Amino acid sequence: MRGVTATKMARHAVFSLFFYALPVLQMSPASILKDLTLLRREELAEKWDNLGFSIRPMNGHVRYTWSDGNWDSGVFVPAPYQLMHINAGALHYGVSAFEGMKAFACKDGKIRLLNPELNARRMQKGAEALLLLGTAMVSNNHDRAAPKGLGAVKAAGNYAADLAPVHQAHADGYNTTLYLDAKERKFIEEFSVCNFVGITKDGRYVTPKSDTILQSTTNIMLQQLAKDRGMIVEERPIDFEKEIGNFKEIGMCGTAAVVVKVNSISFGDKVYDFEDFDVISGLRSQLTGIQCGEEEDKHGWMKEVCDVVNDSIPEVFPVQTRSFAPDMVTAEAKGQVQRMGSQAMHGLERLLLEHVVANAEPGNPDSVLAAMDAFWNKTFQAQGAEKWNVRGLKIEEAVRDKVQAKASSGAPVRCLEMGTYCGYSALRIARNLPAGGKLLSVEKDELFAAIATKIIEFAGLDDKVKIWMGTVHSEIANITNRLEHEAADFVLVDHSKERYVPDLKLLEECGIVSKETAVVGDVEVYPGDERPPKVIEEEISRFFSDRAFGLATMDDPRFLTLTNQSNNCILRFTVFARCARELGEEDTRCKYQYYRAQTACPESQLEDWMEHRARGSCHLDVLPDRSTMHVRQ
Ligand SMILES: C[S@@+](CC[C@H](N)C(=O)[O-])C[C@H]1O[C@@H](n2cnc3c(N)ncnc32)[C@H](O)[C@@H]1O
Repeated sequence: MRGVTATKMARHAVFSLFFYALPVLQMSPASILKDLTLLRREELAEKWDNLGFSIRPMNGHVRYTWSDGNWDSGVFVPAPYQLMHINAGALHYGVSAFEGMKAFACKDGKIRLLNPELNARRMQKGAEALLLLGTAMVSNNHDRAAPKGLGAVKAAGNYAADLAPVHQAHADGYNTTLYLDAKERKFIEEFSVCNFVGITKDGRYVTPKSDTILQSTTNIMLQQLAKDRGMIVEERPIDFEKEIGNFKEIGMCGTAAVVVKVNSISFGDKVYDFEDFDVISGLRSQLTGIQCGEEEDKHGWMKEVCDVVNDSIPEVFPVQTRSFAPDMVTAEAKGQVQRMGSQAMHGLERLLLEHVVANAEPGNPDSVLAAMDAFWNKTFQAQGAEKWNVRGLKIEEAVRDKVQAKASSGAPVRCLEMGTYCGYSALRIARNLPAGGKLLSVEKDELFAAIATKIIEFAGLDDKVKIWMGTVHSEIANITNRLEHEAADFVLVDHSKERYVPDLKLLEECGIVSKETAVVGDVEVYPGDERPPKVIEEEISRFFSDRAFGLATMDDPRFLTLTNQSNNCILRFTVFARCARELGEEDTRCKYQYYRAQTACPESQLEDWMEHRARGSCHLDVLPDRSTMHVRQ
């Protein structure tokens, strides 16, 4: 069942419950009522008198699932959408049925359904006619399409009309049905869902002409090939009884099967046999030869789209990525990287490196930054691109001020960054540094550090930038050495918020941060910070309140912030839930999505959702696609 809409008549509200597909067949009215009570009745009651006839958005629908020969007891899905496979029979062949049922809000405060058994029975009958159950109730008295109807349209309903007859034919030992015209029951229409093609004993290609059959594109091409061979092609009404005996070959043709031999056609007690298939088979071979590029395509039917994808390359990462970042592989092999952190790399950052290598000009930092921007832009569907450019400009402005201030002294400009990630801000800093300028960037994630190193190398800035794997504490000796025991001119604080103050204090103690140092960072608190965000924010502002240097603020949309955290949490968990449904929770890609959710969601929330998943009552995987599109990778 899907979709619950409400309409109202006079004082009595009327719900139309639309049941698509089968569930009502085995659904008791009691269960329908039970589910209705989930629709926040008290809210509805308020609006009851104002309901009109139009379709109204509701807070969800009830979904029943058929498995192992039974319907389950149904679950309430808090979304008006249902995820449907692209190959759903309901879309292609119109294999769906629906019911409309009335519900009344009565004066005694109860909601009642009007004779739901009648709806259930009608639904059952409809379903049997469509053979949705796989049990056959078949009649030979079916017309495929009405004269002046939709028979010539590739409408899903035309396929549905054929379901019961073709099942009857199968039950009676035939492969398919042949329809005669609905008006006179005299002229050949078509086979089940295929065009009729016949070769007469005198070698003519004959196929029915009628307003009620869908012209098969395969038939059109076979006709052309027959004409090319000098055959007479006739597209005209074919009187079954008068002409069927004149055919020596019969085929049924359609896009999927091309054309298939028909051995015999039974009509009442009479059986017409067709032994030959040489001519049609020859036409078929020629057409399939053209499709595969083995036969000349004289009519230009084949249109080139693109090269065949080399499926020996893994779906997520092309093999060559390894050669660009061997350190990553080593890092992974050492097993020192957090397990999920390592898998996180399979999501975006490796792709970023690959994108840079494929699209940017080696040795050109501007081109590398442009490639990185393009990658993030595409990944985040242009959301926030402006913001992270503004952030980059602020960083560069602060660096240029320092470069200018030191220009006359000839002393090198020394920069320090905490939190390299993929090296984007490192590039923006370093491209402003004159000869002799240095940037040391500290990154605790080994794989990010490796990727950033490769990106910096690719941009040709490795003489100015050094990336150190570790934390300020672990690398403090390297930091002071690299900066020649002088204070840094510029420090970008862009790692973990909870480390801002302790690390800056240590840097102060070691003389790396002085009152001359420009400290830039953002005060947004990212999820994953152990302490409550407010406490961290207060700690940071207290720290800077009595310092000579301030903290420039930035908001980077590539990373989670408090303001967008809850949205990201739900979207990320939705992507995980979908992934788990399709590939299973253990699939690396799903684990990665779970990791992403972990970085965005409170633990208690995740536990709650996981519990629902275990009970089968979590419906985040059915949210509409558009709401999760921008977090997909
Ligand atoms: C916001 S990102 C850095 C973004 C980068 N500066 C840029 O603009 O492209 C934060 C990075 O800090 C790293 N990080 C977190 N805590 C850290 C720590 N204590 N020491 C060093 N790096 C850390 C994370 O692994 C992550 O890559």
